[in-house]
Parts: sequence; structure tokens; C-alpha cells
Amino acid sequence: MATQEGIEWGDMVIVSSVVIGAATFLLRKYLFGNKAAQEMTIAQRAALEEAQKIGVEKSKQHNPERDIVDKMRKASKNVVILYGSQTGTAEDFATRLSKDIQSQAVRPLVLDPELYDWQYLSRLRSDELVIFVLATAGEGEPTDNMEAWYKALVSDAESPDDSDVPEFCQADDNPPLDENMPLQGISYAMFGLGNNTYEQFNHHARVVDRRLLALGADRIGERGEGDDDIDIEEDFARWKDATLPLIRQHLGMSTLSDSGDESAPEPSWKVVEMDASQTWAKGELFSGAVTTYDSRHPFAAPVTAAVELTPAADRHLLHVEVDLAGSGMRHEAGDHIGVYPTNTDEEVDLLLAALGLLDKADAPIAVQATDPYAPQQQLFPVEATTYRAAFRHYLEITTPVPRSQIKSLVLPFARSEAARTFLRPLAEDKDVHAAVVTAGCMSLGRLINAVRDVEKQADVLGNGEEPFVLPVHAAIELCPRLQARLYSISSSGKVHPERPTITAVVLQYDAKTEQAVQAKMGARRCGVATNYLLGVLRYLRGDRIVDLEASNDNNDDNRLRTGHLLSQSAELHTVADLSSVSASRDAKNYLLQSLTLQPSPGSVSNKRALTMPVFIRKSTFRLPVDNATPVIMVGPGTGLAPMRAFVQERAQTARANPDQPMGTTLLFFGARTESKDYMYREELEKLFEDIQQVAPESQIITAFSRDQPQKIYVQHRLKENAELIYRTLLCEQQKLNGASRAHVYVCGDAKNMAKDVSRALAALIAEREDVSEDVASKWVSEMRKLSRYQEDVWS
Ligand SMILES: Cc1cc2nc3c(=O)[nH]c(=O)nc-3n(C[C@H](O)[C@H](O)[C@H](O)COP(=O)(O)O)c2cc1C
Repeated sequence: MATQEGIEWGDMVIVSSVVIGAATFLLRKYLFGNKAAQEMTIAQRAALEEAQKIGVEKSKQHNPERDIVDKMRKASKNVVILYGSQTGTAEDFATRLSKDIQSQAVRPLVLDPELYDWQYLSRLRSDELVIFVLATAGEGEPTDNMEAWYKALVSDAESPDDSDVPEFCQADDNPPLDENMPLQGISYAMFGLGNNTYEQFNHHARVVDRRLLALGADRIGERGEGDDDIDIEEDFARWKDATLPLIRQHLGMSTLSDSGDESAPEPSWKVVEMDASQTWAKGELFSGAVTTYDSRHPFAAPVTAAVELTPAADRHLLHVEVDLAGSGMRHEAGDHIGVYPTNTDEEVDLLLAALGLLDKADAPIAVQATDPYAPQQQLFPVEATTYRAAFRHYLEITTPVPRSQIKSLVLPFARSEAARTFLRPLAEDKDVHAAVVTAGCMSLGRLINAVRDVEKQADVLGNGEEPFVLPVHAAIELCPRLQARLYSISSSGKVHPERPTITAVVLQYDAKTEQAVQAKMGARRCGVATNYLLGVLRYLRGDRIVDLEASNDNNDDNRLRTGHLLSQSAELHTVADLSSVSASRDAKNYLLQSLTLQPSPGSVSNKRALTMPVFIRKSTFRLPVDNATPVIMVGPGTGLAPMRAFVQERAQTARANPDQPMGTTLLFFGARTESKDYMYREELEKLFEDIQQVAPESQIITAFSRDQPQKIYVQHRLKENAELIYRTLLCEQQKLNGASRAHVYVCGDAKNMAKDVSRALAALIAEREDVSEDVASKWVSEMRKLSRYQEDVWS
């Protein structure tokens, strides 16, 4: 019981300080405002009031550049779609939604909330509409591009019904705003994107929705909730089917759905072929005078190391290190690194051939908006590109084509009966789509080829019918933007300030259904980013021996390419650069040859140097500030990444401060087999020797699932080591003289492992404390709230 009291007492202290802190914050106006004012002279008070008035007036000043309503009206639109997106899915859904609802009466405009201010929402008229498409990120957090809106609308309010109503903009042409319900008369629709394996499922959309309702706005239809653990495409389609008729009705249109319409939509983008005799290369992909690097302006970091960590034949486990020197970027243990990958030559060629573009793949093109009022006038961050570059660097071309996209952007271009008969079920029947397209990993290039095969068998040409041709603008519209991939950094920023490392396993998928295999779509598909990293490794290792100099082709063009590749030129992703890279097509047997090549002086062995576009994303997954706090880390597989950074940091601290107390440091690591999958073994064991000098109970506890007949995972090891964990979790307090108790970190698979670990922990607390598992689970939840139980998980 003593320990239980310990828990309650300890928690009470922390909980009460949180409560006191919150109350102090809420009452700050009364607690401090008056006292400060009392101490001022009359003149000082007058000056302060004047300054406050100016500040308020200034914040009220209309900034048309950040006003969604201004933007919308200038472009003659009546619907604004705002997306909250971290990795591009919500952005893609928003763009597709815009196409789906577009008609004479419904004129949507897709905007990024980061570039606009929330205050202007109140300026919308009743014959206009805002649609939110909001993904949830982090642990139930808003996406970065919705952070300011979220903070103003939601998180500054204690509850959705909070009386502290944010101050919206009063439009001249609207009636005065209701003080408590300033969004009365505003209509919106809401679709959330999430994943049910996260505790806070769809939290972002849910709380924004509640808050908008509380502020008086009127929601059209139900809030949609997409779950990408199951079938987010279908969730989206269902929500659209239910909501679009209501939206049409709201905007004064007939409610008839257009499900029978197979006509081609108006293109949003046009491809302009440019004068090939001119030099269009303008320098780096993210050009301009970039002084601060971020996700929109990644840093071309030289790759300083790339190795395979374990020798398994059936998979590749990679360790890649980059050099951030000169970028000004800093990383701390627990942060993520974003990497912009490229598609493989193989996939790019497949699509180029399917679109009939191989002959002019390297000709300069520009992709421009067809709507002169569209906020984004060119699709890519460079003025000119090539078809090859567009499909390699900017567009996601390997994912299975969603059903709704087949319906709106592929089927309309099928002119033969055979093509229509093949495509219709894929567009209309979700089970057929799942069996053939999803399970068959049918990318756009493969889908086009499948239609061609069907037409060939039906002898479409012989019948005098027109064969299927997908216009390039439809292909460009159909492919989402290629997004950066985030990896938990596996090195400590304190120990290796400019050298973050990535630990990743190369992803490969096989087409799953018999149908798909029979239809010859059964080839192996590869994850874009991890295969890009594998390509980086193979290039540096020298696997790609088919060097450009070795080419038999001696024409001028090729010499130029060779020169370009070996020069010190910083041109990256340019027309010339891209064609140079594609010259080495012969190394086809490798999964990836297309790299962002840029010789960088002073890094790895001369001409094998290359760079990767990267940026750092800060996280809240952090070691406790006080080293005396014990830590329990659970990181099986590549979930070891941030734990390795933590261990490096703790070992360094232990070496530097042998007289300072350090909390017990436990690492639970799991993998398939000890002999093949125990990555960083020697290094970790060495680091733990250092830690044990000051925290003797510290240790690595491993679980190798395939080293014995029955499967053993990290959660089993937690159970077996219940006594040690319990001691580390709860009893260190006395030993360490009042230091706060252990922090628990879990990294890796969200769907099974993270849940099992949480349950295992609750179970062992329940047993030791003799309380129900329900009570113990609440303690774990409390630990989460107090940031003593942190997860960095993915599904
Ligand atoms: C790091 C990370 C954290 C996430 N956290 C949550 C979460 O707390 N709740 C949830 O419902 N979904 C969560 N998701 C799932 C995303 O919301 C979902 O995958 C969504 O489709 C991503 O949209 P985006 O690509 O536009 O960012 C998370 C996904 C990632 C990668």
C-alpha cells in the first residue's frame, strides 16, 4: 500500500501543480493585471492603454492577402476547401473533392490554412461555404499547417463551449456578429482523416467541428471520419456521396447526383511544351535565397555514410547518415528527419511508356493552372521541368489508383466498349477495386497497361474503335504530390550535432490476390522512400558500376552528362541534371538508380558523393530533463531508432558526469533473430557499459521472436521482468532522493506492439499493486497526460 500511496501522492503533486498552473493562466487577468496596473503611474497607464488599443486595431486591420473570403471572391468561387495535412493525404483529398463538386454553380477553391488567417471565416456569406478536410497528426494533434487556426479556435479555449470567444473579423456587408456565436450564418462541411490505432482517433477534426458548432456555425451533413487503418478511400467516398447532394442543395442546385456521368472533367492543369533549344535549368529544386531550411525548403545534405546493418537475404536494413553542416539545422534526440525521395527509373519509364511520352521524356515542359485565378499558378516549384523529372521527383506514381480517381479521371477517357467494361467495375464496385487494384498494387502505369491488354484481346483496332489514351494532364491531376517521408532520427544531436542518422527497413509488397497475379500484375512493388535510401546506399557502395563514363554512347550529349555529373555544379533537379541521371539506365537489376546526384566536396570518397533533400521536424518525444529520472524504452525493430539516440545521450552524460546520479535505463529491443537482426549490437552494449557505471541496474533486454519454437515479443519480456520494471517505475523515488519517477518510451508499430506494451504495463502494475487492470490502465493514461508515457508510433 505504501507504494500505492506513493503513486497517488506523487501524482497529486503533479496534477495539482498542473491544475494550479491552469487556473493561474485562466485567472491571469485578475491575479496579475490589477496588481501591475496599481503600481503604474497615470501616465504609464494611459500609454499602456494606448499601446494596447493600437495593438488591437492593428490586429483588426484587414489583410486581403490572408483573407480566404477575399481570395475566394476574387477568383469568382463560392466554396473554399481548407486542408490540414501533414503527409499529403488530406491535401490530395481536398484537391480531389474540389474536382468532384465542381460545376457551374459550385465553384471551389482549395487553400492551405497556413497562408490565411482564421479571423476572416466570419466574412463568409450564407450562399458561400467552407469545407474542412483535416488529418490528425502526432498524438491527437493538429497538422502543422493548421496549428495557428487550431490554437486560436480550439486550444486557447478550455472547452468547446468556452465563453472566451475568439475575435472574428466584422465584415461591412454582413450583419454585426453575435458576441457569443460569431459564426452564426456560416455553413461548413467537415471530413476528418485519422487512424483508429491511435488513441485520439480523428481528434483534430472532432474538436474543430465541436468548436465551430459552439461558435454558431452550421454544419452541412454529418462529419466524415476516415480511417486509414481500414479503408480511408471508401470512408471518403461514402461521406462524399452523402454530403455532396446537401452541398449542392445549399448552393441552390439540383440535388441530383452525377453518378451516371462519365464525361471528362475540365482539366485544372495544362502542360506547355517549351522551347527545347533554350536552357531552362534554373538551379536547385527549392531555389531562391534560402537561409532557413524546412519542409518547403529542404537542405541538400551530403550523404556521409550508408550501410546495411544486418546481413539478412530477404530484407535490407539500412543505416544512412547525412551531414547538416552549413544548414543551421539542429536536431535533438527524439526529432524526425524528413527525406524527399524520388521514384525509380523503372516506375518512371513504365508510366512514361504507358502515356506514350518516352520519346519526349526529357523535353522541357511547364505545368500551369488553367484557371488564371487559381492561387497556385504552377504545379511544381520550378518554372520548367521535364515529363521524366515530373514523374520522378514531384508525383506519387506507384500507389494503387483510388476508385474515385478511376471513375473521374480514367473512365471518361475510355472510348472502346472493352475498356469501359473493364474499368467500370473498378470504378463502381469497391470489392472488385479492392481485389484487383489495391491488392494488385496497380499503379497508374499498370492500370493503363491492363486496359491496353484488354483492348488488344478484344481487337479494338480491328473493330474500328478508338483505343484508350490517357491525356497527360489527367495523369498529372491523378497522381498526388510526392511527399517527404519522416524517420525518427537514430542518433543524438548532442553527441553528433551535424550528423543525423536514419535506420530504416526497405519496404517491399507483393500483389496479394490470385486475380491480380493471374492478370500479371503480381510483381513485387517497393516502398518509394526506403528504396530510394537503398539506391543511395548502393550508389555509394559502388554497386552501380555502370558509371556514366563507361557508357558506349559517345555522342556530345552523353559527354555533357558525364561532365555534369562529375562537376562541382550545384544544379540539382534541373533539366540537364535529370537527363544526366537517366542516362545510366543499364543498371536495371537494381531497385533504384535515379538519385539526386550532386558531387559534394569534402564528403565521402570523391565522385561517389551525393546529396539528399532533407529537413528536421521537431518532436515532443524527449528524454527527461533530469538525468536522475529512470527511463524505460521499448523499441523493437526500427522502433529502436530514437532509443539509440537516447542511449547515446545517456552514455555520454554518464561518461562526462560519473559522480552525478542517473536513473536506471532499460531498453527493450525485439527482432526476428539474434544472429541476423540485432542491429547496433556492439555499439549498444558498449554504451550500456558506460551507463551501468552510474546506473548499475541499467540493461538491454531482448526478445527474438524466431529463436525458439514459440514467438517471444517485447511485451512478453516486460511481463517476465515485472519486478525490475515495477522497481524502476515506482521505487526509484526514494533511492534518488525525490527525483520524479520513470519515463516510458515506446516506438514502432502502432497497431499491435504499442497497444500490447501499454496493456502489459497496466497488467504488471495491476498485479503488483493488487488493483484492477482498469485502475492500472488509468494510471498509464495519467502517465501519458503527464508526458511520462510517450509514443512515437506508426501503422
Ligand atoms: C506520426 C503520425 C501520427 C498520427 N496520429 C494520429 C492520431 O493521433 N489520431 C488519428 O486518428 N490518426 C493519426 N494519424 C493518422 C493520420 O491522421 C492519417 O494517416 C491521415 O491520413 C494522414 O493525413 P495527411 O497525409 O494529410 O497528414 C497519425 C499519422 C502519423 C503518421
